[in-house]
Amino acid sequence: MPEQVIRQTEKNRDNEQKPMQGLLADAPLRAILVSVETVETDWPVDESLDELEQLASTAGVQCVDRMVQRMEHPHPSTLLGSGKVQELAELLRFHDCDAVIFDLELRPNQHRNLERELEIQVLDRTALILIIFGQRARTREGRLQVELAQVEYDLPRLTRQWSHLSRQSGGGTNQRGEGEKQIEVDRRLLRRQKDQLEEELDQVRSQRQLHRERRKYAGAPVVALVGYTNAGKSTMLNRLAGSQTLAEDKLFATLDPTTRRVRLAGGQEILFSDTVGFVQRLPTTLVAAFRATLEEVAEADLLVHVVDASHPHVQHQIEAVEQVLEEIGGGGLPMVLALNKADLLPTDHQLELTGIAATLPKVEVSAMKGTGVEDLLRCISETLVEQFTALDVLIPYDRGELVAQFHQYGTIEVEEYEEGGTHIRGHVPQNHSGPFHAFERVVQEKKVRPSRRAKQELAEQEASQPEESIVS
Ligand SMILES: Nc1nc2c(ncn2[C@@H]2O[C@H](COP(=O)(O)OP(=O)(O)OP(=O)(O)O)[C@@H](O)[C@H]2O)c(=O)[nH]1
Ligand SMILES: [Mg+2]
Repeated sequence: MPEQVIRQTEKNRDNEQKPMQGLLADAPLRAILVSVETVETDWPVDESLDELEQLASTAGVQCVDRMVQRMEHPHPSTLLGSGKVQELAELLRFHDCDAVIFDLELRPNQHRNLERELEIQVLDRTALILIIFGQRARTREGRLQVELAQVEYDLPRLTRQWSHLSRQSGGGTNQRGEGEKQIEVDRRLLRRQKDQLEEELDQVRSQRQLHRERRKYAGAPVVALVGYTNAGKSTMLNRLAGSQTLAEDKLFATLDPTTRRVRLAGGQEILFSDTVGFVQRLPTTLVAAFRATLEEVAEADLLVHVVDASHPHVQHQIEAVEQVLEEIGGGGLPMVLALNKADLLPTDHQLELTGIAATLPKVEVSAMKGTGVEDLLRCISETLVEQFTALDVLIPYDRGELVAQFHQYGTIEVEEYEEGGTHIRGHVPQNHSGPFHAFERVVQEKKVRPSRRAKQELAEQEASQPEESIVS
């Protein structure tokens, strides 16, 4: 079995350093991009190909040509019509390419047939994104997730056409029979690998779940930065936290969630977490693979949807993000729109947004220049407070740690020192409100207010007064 199909699954491997292995591990050098335009195409083909070219260049692939076939329905077994497949084969030879990249998700049989006919590495959008993810994932969980997605992608597609039977050899009947046997062996190995990867992932995830639980009950509110890839999420996190998270003009610069603690002007602490960027038609395999990571997003207290307001298809990108959020169960979370890259917009520019985006609180901002960041933080704080529990408490002076907690996690509208302790009126996240309920002002007031029985006695007394006066 050739090296590229073997993936390492030993438990003690060093995930931080080793390069990914597998069918998708080696990005090709030169490729032609291909798309099909049908009646159902909802995204202009050229623009989608532009994005694909950007994805390819992120993966280190040079795109030397493009080909588009317009047809009513894609061909079920080869996607393109047979004449077009021949044309493509010639073009690939002419440009001396080592791959062709389709701007669609190819079905496994289409994938196999195309590889057989073209005798070259065939990739689709999913494969390309998997390659990029493989190059970029850094944490153990991130790498395991990508490897598992790669194995799942490879399994139904196993073919030895381009890797095994070289173009020159011609591939006789005997050789083909050998190839078939080899595919069976590879498939068994991949299945075993898949089981091992799933087992390892389970372990890593249960550990992370513990961390998350602990953070949830002990920590500050979590604000997740979400958005289309390259919108500026990492730059925003750097700006907000003064930290140095990797920000690059590349798609999918961030694959592993990074969290930073930020203290607002009022003393309140917030955890900001940066996440993997979304992309239109984020392959379902990947949404599944990154579900665990994305679930963190779904558990955030607030989402800041970072938008590249200067992008010509900003509305389209917003909707693609909303769709993924919906899929991972984060659709109903409170959200603020950060209209980023405002520095690139003409001064009189008015962004016309429609749908859900039009109804959300929004702030124009430039993560790069720093303008609007204060407004964004204010907007975040105000929107968070709407989710908090309102409290009016009198904290005894010997419970100073609770006053400190209120400052750390909550927002304060009134703070004054009274005889019985510190009087605070404000809001704290629900998970922090527990210890304060015992000191709620209303409870205190109830104590000095007459009890129901006392009131009743008073009323009876008053009722008897006039009678007495009559008697007297
Ligand atoms: N002009 C301008 N460029 C910005 C701004 N914010 C970010 N950028 C640039 O946009 C590019 C992408 O920024 P990142 O912060 O890496 O974007 P991201 O959303 O984290 O991207 P992924 O991690 O790939 O999903 C970088 O070249 C940034 O310098 C901004 O406010 N104005
Ligand atoms: Mg990033």
